[in-house]
Amino acid sequence: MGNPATSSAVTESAELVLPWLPPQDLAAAATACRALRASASAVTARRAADAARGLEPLPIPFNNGVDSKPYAYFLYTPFSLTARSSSTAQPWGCSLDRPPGPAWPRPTLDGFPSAVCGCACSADECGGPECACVDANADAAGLGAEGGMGSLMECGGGCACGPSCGNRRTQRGVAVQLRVVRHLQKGWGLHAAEALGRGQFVCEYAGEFLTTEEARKRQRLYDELASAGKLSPALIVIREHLPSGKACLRVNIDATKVGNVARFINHSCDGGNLQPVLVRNSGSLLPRLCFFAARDLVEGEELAFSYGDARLRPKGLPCFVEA
Ligand SMILES: C[S@@+](CC[C@H](N)C(=O)[O-])C[C@H]1O[C@@H](n2cnc3c(N)ncnc32)[C@H](O)[C@@H]1O
Repeated sequence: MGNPATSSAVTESAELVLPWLPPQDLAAAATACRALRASASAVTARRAADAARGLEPLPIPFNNGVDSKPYAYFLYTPFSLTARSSSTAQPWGCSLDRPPGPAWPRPTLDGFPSAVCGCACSADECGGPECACVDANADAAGLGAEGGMGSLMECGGGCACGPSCGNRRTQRGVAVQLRVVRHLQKGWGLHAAEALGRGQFVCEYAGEFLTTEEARKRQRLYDELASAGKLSPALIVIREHLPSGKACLRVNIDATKVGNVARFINHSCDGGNLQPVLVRNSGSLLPRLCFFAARDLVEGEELAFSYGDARLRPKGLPCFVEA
């Protein structure tokens, strides 16, 4: 394509279209002409620079010193959605400036207006003795019992306080520096890109909320694809137990196709360095799974937790613990 005017028209259109394409189609488009090849490689570079595609407060880059994969492809959501409300396409790698972080307020998923339920504190009063949204059972770090799943209560959509409230520390997106690093045997993994203090909030496990029937159906398919090495499934099942030990609530979150950076957290056989915590917003029925630093972490450390009986790693696959 010799004509500079034609070439610039192709580049302009490419800027609009290419960010919508999945990797295979992007690669195919790149073979069409030189202008498209240049635009496609710019899209690839921008994708590799931010797994969160501008939807978190800080970019989360991919880092691959192992093979030629520049990034992992999935649709990004900073918070969980019902499967019905999640989209099937999303642009990624546009040349426009990043939009601001997650939208406020976050959607309520329970189907009921939560305006009747919540505290009446102003933002700087929340968390005090008068606040109805304080979890009296959380320990000093707010993480609950060591070793198991912690629990925490935060202000919700019906509370009078706003986004800056101190009792919403898991609701402002991923505010610590992270990167997604390629490993030889485990695929991608999530790493701290700065030192983190014990108890610091890292990220929520966001994805599609599924019914148990849909989760079982997808799990069967994922197990098959994973056994053939064609997929890294990220469907997690959380069971909230009564003190009697009987399961009382099952929450299925699938981050395989629509999710956030937590989908890159690998399994650790020794418990890992992340503390999983079930966070419930005032007035909200469904808990959210959030991860906090279980101890002080150094820059570069891989973040991991024990999948336990969560069916994230299909049976029969080996567990690697390389750094
Ligand atoms: C939630 S994903 C984690 C991110 C994944 N490594 C990737 O590349 O997208 C879970 C999958 O990662 C792999 N995985 C996680 N922890 C592992 C480990 N310790 N050893 C081997 N594979 C692991 C398994 O394929 C598992 O199904």
